[in-house]
Amino acid sequence: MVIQFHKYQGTGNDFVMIDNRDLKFDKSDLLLIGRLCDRRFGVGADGVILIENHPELDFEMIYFNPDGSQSLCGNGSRCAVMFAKSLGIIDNETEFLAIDGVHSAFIDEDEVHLLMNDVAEHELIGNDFLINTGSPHYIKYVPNAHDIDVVQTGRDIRYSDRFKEDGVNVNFIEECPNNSLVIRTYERGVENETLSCGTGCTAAALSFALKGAESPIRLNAVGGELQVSFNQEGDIFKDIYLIGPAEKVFEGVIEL
Ligand SMILES: N[C@H](CCC[C@H](N)C(=O)O)C(=O)O
Repeated sequence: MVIQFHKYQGTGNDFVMIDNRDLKFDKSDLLLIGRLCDRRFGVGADGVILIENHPELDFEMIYFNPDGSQSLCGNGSRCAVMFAKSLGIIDNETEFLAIDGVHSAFIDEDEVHLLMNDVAEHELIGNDFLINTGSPHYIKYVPNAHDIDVVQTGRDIRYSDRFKEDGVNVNFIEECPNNSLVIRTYERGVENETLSCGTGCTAAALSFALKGAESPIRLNAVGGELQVSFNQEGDIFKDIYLIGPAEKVFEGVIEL
């Protein structure tokens, strides 16, 4: 089997992107998905993203974690927009379908502005937050995000009784001056730390707003900086934009 792929990254969250408008890629082959993500035996990535045709919208984006599970991927969506432009499917504006519904996005220079779905609910667990931004995120504020064992502490929460069934992404947040946060993320489905997580940055920004912060909020992830802007009415958030760079790293062919 020969698969042509493009490798993209958005603030260090990296993806194998496949133009699957011919529907030749077998979406049921989850072992193949895992193999493509393997950083020794495959291409290496935090996920696989397929671009397919859609009857009304510019395209449909299908995201897989390395374990084959699916969810909304914010950084992957931003990469999908840049990939769609490189394929000539769109120019600088788009409406596409992802697992949590229709998203619009636009490209401004080298940044993608992705409109996230509204967020109208959140849960407080002690001083921590649980917010779903298309993927479920557990948000824990810590004094120093660089002192945290993200993998071990993340796993402890992700495999706790409350979350072991469906999983949860775990974000460790450190408040910084100038309305910004440092964020580190343990990702469900990757079962490891990633260098950034778009839906996680969005959830972290909204939790900061619930603590009184104003839009826009800058997120300093290990792999780069993202911004989140929004309109807030009480505990309801609308017009939520995840903003940041997304770029092609290389393209290739894999023969399996
Ligand atoms: N691992 C996440 C999906 C990818 C999220 C992340 N890569 C992003 O940019 O939002 C989950 O299963 O909920």
